[in-house]
Amino acid sequence: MTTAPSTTTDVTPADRPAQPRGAVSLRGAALAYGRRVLWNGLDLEVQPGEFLAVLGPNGSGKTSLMRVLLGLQPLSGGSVEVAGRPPGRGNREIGYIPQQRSLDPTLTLRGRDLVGLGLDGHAWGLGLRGRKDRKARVDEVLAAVGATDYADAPIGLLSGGEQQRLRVAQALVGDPRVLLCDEPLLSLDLAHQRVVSDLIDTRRKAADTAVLFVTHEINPVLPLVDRVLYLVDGRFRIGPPSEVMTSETLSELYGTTVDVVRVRDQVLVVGATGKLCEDQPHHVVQES
Ligand SMILES: Nc1ncnc2c1ncn2[C@@H]1O[C@H](COP(=O)(O)OP(=O)(O)OP(=O)(O)O)[C@@H](O)[C@H]1O
Repeated sequence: MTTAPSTTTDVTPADRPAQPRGAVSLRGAALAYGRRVLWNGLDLEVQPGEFLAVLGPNGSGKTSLMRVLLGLQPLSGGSVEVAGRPPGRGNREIGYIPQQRSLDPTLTLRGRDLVGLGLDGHAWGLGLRGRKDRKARVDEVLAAVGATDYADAPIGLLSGGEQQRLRVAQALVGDPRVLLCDEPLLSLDLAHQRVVSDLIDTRRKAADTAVLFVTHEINPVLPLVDRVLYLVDGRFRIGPPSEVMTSETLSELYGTTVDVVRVRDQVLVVGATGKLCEDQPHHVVQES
């Protein structure tokens, strides 16, 4: 059977039906600091319920991408939308989970207060009804992350894993359509890494929340990852782990020989360079 050659029709941009946009949409996005271009020509649609791992060595621009999506950093070119709107403080569709960092042990703020901060800006009203609804929502999300028992304790006295559950709760309490996670498993032991990644995965499946997850270690979340965005020195690749986490693709991205070895269900990345993403931890988003 022969196939008729495809024909192009003259359609002006105004006539073209609007393309459905993902939970996160970057079109021709570029970010440069002065003359240093971190990335350029980035087209990315993250779909509702999709889990995208963002990988790359130190300085490749992963945290800067989070800052763009949080509305803390403008693009140098192209466009960005999160849940169909420009990113920014007014965009309530975004939940953000930062790295685990030890909190000051003298901090007297309670876990439930920390979680409640995630509702700031939401329209709960000031009356009794608003306060009741607000408390009910905080209780609901504290229960969902298994933090009810220590919700009234000062957070400075909680373990790192308990504090991180509360940060997850804070990110989820506003019912976000997009969850931005910047190394949320760093400095957690294996058991707590599992707890936190399971909480994120449960949320994504229950509410179709898109997850963008910055990490230098893909293995703890590998079973959850739909696609990888791998950034290296201004180059990037986007695709499923089976396509991106290969010796060929990573050697091309790093510009040197990199071997990717699969052992059981783990991906091991080995290279002559000491600059591999997997070698080094990263730093955190600074709120401006
Ligand atoms: N506001 C800024 N002005 C100028 N340069 C910046 C600014 N913010 C970040 N940079 C630089 O941009 C580069 C990318 O930084 P970014 O923090 O996004 O990288 P990263 O991939 O998250 O790195 P890491 O893994 O170390 O956290 C770095 O070289 C950093 O010094």
